[in-house]
Amino acid sequence: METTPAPPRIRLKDLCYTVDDREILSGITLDIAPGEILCVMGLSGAGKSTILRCIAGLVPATSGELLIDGVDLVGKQERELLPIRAKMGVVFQYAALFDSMNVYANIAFGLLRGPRCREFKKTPRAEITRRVQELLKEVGLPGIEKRMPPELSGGMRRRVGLARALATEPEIVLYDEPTSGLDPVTAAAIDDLIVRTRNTKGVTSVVVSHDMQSIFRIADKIVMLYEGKAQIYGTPDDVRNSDDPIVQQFIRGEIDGPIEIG
Ligand SMILES: Nc1ncnc2c1ncn2[C@@H]1O[C@H](COP(=O)(O)OP(=O)(O)OP(=O)(O)O)[C@@H](O)[C@H]1O
Repeated sequence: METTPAPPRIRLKDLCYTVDDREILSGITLDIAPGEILCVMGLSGAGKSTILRCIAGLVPATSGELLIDGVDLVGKQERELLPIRAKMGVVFQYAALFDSMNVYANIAFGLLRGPRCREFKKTPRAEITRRVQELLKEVGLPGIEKRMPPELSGGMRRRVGLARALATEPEIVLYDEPTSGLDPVTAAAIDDLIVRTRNTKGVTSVVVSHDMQSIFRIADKIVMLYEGKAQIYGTPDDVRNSDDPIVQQFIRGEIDGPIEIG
């Protein structure tokens, strides 16, 4: 008996984003299944952060379709985007923690000021504390509630950023360069957490990354953006075995080849 594949959690169909007649994203089509990890790679300026911001509903795509669980974000008003944003957690580049707030307050912020704040406003303080403790345990940093972000290493900050993004139990987590600037061992620990959130909670992830090792370690699918277009979209093996010289030059990090660096 044939099984019907699950409908995609995220679907981009011919998605375009134009600013002043300049196509920043052009005709992007891809599907992200529930629980899948999609890595977005490409040269600097290729449109990686823009695609992530479109999916987060922070940048309005100009045309095409961008469906989250079947709901099209394109052309939606800010107010209509709120329930869709509530399904998502975002881990920003360099974690973007508030330096003047301790770790507890940074994570609780995700609950009390995030897209589902109305729900959590009624939650007793003891329950919030318990939740923050649990989240810190999940990311391997139990008991650091009172520490201030400037006291933490880069890897710890990223893990606190992930705990904050996971606080509202999002179905989708978007990561903007989660391992940039980290040593290879700490980067591998962050990768492990991304995969673990998929395995234990079924989270669907979109990861923008420059870290080739990390991409091939965690990706179920990869899209390489080149001048705003999807140069290749497929499994890690599809990318490795591609005979496209642009793809090969990029993944090997070679200077010579068809890629023109702007
Ligand atoms: N609102 C905007 N107005 C004008 N240009 C924009 C806007 N948003 C993005 N761009 C341009 O679109 C291009 C893609 O930007 P984006 O930040 O998505 O690239 P990126 O692949 O994430 O790069 P990096 O790896 O350097 O972070 C860049 O040239 C950027 O200047």
